[in-house]
Amino acid sequence: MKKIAVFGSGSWGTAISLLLVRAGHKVSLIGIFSDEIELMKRKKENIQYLPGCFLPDEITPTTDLKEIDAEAVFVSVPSHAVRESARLIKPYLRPGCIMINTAKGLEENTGLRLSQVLEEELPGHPIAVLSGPSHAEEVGRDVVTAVAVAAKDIKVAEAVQDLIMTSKFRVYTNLDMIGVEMGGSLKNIVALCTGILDGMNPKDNTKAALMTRGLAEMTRLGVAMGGQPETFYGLAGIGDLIVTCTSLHSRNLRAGRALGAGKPLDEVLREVGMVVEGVRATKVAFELSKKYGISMPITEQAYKVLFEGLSPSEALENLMMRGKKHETEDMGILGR
Ligand SMILES: NC(=O)c1ccc[n+]([C@@H]2O[C@H](COP(=O)([O-])OP(=O)(O)OC[C@H]3O[C@@H](n4cnc5c(N)ncnc54)[C@H](O)[C@@H]3O)[C@@H](O)[C@H]2O)c1
Ligand SMILES: O=P(O)(O)OC[C@H](O)CO
Repeated sequence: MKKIAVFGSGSWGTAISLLLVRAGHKVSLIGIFSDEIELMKRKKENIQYLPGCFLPDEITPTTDLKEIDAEAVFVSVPSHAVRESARLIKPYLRPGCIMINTAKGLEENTGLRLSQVLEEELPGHPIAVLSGPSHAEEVGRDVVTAVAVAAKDIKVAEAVQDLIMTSKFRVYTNLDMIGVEMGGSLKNIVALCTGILDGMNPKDNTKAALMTRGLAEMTRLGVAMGGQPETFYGLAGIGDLIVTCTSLHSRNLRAGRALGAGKPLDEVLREVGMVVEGVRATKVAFELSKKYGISMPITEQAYKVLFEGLSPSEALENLMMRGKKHETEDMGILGR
């Protein structure tokens, strides 16, 4: 039994803690909001973010930052809070402990992947990223799930695999951190757009086209940034794209549906009440597409809908009226 810390006490941090206990460990689940933590301690459940999952004694919800002193630390805060979280926990970290980012997003303004943010803030710590089709609501109930863990050093990825893999939670190692992180971040944009389509007037053909062409532009940008095309056809790419574009648990899909039904963005985000990473990801990916000179028509139209007041039906028309294309042109897998 190892002592592991999970920083971030929302739905994913809570599900990761449950997983770690099933894998035989003792967990400090650390949050910064005392009301959230007190409620969790009292109810033995995270009623706010992951209702229906009993928290066993091996999980200690706490606001005490000293509890970050552990063999490994999972970071499960929203992407916009990763840098400030790293700064907050840095003084309490055990020297050389593995840091595992589980948030799916990119840093606004810098366009950095979150592992790069952790590397900048926490030099000397091995960094890994965990991503793939894994809704907290299902992981919390021990539903069979498979994910990828990537690190620059295979030994680090294998150490995380050893730490968290169970008979219900299968972990594949990967050395392509860029591909795994870009897959996990960019699929949220496509899920948001799939939801928008649903909200307009659901049509199956249109959604299949959006998901497929969404994967094509995710791959194009990811490969331009140094990722491997194969990763986008794996769990952290198409796997996560499928679950996020189809699951009723998806916050991005739900937000998209409300946007498609005509609700304003701020009202939608308030209603969902949990982090909707696709909104920020759209902004960052749109900027990255310009920086790398990559065509990302779906992301561009999503940007215009979210931030410039374009209507979803105009956005769809814009996509359909683009110039004629060859299906595999500009695909990363051919561009190697
Ligand atoms: N929920 C899932 O199914 C799931 C699965 C895989 C990955 N993720 C990723 O995990 C990350 C967290 O998502 P979530 O679903 O747990 O979000 P959530 O909305 O359920 O919970 C967010 C948590 O972060 C806390 N928080 C907010 N700002 C903070 C800050 N500045 N410092 C510390 N804590 C802060 C909140 O209090 C809350 O406890 C996201 O990047 C998401 O994409 C989520
Ligand atoms: O609920 P979402 O849309 O934030 O997606 C959660 C996970 O990333 C699914 O793998």
